[in-house]
Amino acid sequence: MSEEMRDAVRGVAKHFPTAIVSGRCRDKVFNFVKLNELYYAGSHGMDIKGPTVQSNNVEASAEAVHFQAGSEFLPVIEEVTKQTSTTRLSSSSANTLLLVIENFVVVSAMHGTPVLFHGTRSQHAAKTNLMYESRVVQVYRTLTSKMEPIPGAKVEHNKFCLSVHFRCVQEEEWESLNQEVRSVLKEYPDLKLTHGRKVLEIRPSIKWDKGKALEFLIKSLGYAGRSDVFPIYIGDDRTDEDAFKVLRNMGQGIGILVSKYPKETAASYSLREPAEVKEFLRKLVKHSQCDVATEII
Ligand SMILES: O=P(O)(O)OC[C@H]1O[C@H](O[C@H]2O[C@H](CO)[C@@H](O)[C@H](O)[C@H]2O)[C@H](O)[C@@H](O)[C@@H]1O
Repeated sequence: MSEEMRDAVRGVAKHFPTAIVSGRCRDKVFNFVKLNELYYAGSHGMDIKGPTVQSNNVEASAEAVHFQAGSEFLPVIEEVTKQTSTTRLSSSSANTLLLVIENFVVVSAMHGTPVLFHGTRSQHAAKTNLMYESRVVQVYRTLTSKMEPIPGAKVEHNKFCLSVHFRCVQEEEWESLNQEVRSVLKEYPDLKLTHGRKVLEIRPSIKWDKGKALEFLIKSLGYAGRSDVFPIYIGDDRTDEDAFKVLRNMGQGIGILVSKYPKETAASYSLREPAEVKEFLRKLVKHSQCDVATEII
């Protein structure tokens, strides 16, 4: 990230709670952005952490938010439950999965749909998290060796997710690369394949994405349904569409697509490139006394 963009983001975070939501893992995003005053949602929103320092004028109590949704799945949970005598924190239904937990949020997933509760830290949920992470490492190793003979293919490990990049692969090879990835994933029915820009994304088959992460942040910070809160989500990736849809469905705030070309999108506005995003963020700060952000778009 350029120093200028970092300055612009820092400026926004002084006035508004600000989050970076990414397909990359949280640590990677933090090392890239290097701002302690932000929320970070890595691995497509499966790993969320609040600011480690508080920005001026930001009313939200941030330090309690640390959430990981990628932990999951009934068989794993049951295995762990057998190994430990710990009582489940959530409902006793056999279809209820205890996901992760750090600090204050307890998450369970009924039939794969995460539900949020307030609670305390759970040791055995943390264990399932580790088990899940090691499974992703296993797939990472398999895919890395399968992709080795394909010039230009690259597998990226993003903690709870994997990215298989084919931007530098000859177009004639794309189909066989795709087939190879699918054949590996057949062995892992609890992982799913989605598409980004010249990248295949491998993620847990739970109903969690950038949109759910955005919704989680808005709700857990107490901003949902408030007429004095106007969330703005800016993104350039296909996976950002989930977040644009959430804002549309909530009827609160706007999505802004970053693209040089017209595209089908659930965003309400667009900016052409990162330089325009930087300018927009600067104007947002300058006009932070305005009632409605669209005045400056
Ligand atoms: O969720 P985002 O923060 O928008 O990240 C999406 C993906 O970003 C990275 O891939 C992107 O950059 C690659 C070059 O560095 C490019 O080849 C690819 O087309 C872009 O999507 C990252 O490497 C992926 O893991 C992210 O999912």
